[in-house]
Amino acid sequence: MTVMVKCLSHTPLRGLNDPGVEVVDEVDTVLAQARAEVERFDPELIVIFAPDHYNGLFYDLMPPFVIATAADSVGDYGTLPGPLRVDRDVALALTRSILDSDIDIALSHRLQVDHGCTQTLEELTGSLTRYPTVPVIINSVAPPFAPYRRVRKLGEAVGRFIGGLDKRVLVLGTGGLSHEPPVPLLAGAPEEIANFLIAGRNPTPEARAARQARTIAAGRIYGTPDCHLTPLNPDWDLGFIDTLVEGRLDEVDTFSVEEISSTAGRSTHEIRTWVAAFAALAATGPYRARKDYYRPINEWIAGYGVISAEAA
Ligand SMILES: O=C(O)CCc1cccc(O)c1O
Ligand SMILES: [Fe+2]
Repeated sequence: MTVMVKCLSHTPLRGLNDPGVEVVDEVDTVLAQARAEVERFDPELIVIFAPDHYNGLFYDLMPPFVIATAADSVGDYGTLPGPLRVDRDVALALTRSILDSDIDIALSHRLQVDHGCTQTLEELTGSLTRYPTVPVIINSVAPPFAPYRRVRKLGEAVGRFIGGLDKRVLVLGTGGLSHEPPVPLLAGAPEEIANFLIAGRNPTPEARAARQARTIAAGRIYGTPDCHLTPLNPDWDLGFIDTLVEGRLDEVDTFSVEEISSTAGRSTHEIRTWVAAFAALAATGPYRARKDYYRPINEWIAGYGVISAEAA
């Protein structure tokens, strides 16, 4: 087994509400570099830890963690639509292995996934079908959440499973860092919004367009006094990156969901996918990590970061 880890922010506003051309070029260069590394590594399996944003998972049955044996991209925000190449047998074996290690995880034999899973796959592999993949969805957007220490245990269980495979495995985490796009909360929501959050699968094209327009409108004012959403928090982001890069994963166990929401934004919890990815690598042995890039990008509603790691 050889493991490569890449964790990066996603943002559907990339290409829809861009910052200046120098920043766009900088990120393009970082992503091209990451993609070249993936190409060279030539993974035999991708395990992608990803969030969902009320596209595949709703409050009619909201699981903390889900593995998919088959997945279709909803193609939101112009991302690639259609089926992912999911390795069904590995997904099932991973599910059994996680359950056997006393962690509960839900199983989907037909999961819809959104930009939170597909953007990173596309950016790093050019496609949704290039490499056999297993999506592991970690609830990061629909509170209440499993605690951070539980996410670390999930990652460790995945790492032990990967450690027993005779394969080159690329482990991805996607989302974060600090940010708060205009995603509604169930608590106190008016009936129409509550209905969407509980059972809003397969929205009409009009409903999807309205949602995307709302996100783009927020991107235009994010970080200004006109915007009521929690702003980016570069100090928090850089501290978190250091925690992972310096191998202080145990510190994550005391992370407070409420405190992170209020100081860095409600969607910052997408960093749970990074925690799981690093915990998986750490379960296979000591690691070496590096920060590839960080910049707070208001236009994209993203504390935008890229980090990489491999066995030391
Ligand atoms: O449509 C949504 O639910 C949110 C879209 C969205 C925007 C900025 C950064 C993100 O990570 C993200 O997911
Ligand atoms: Fe997201």
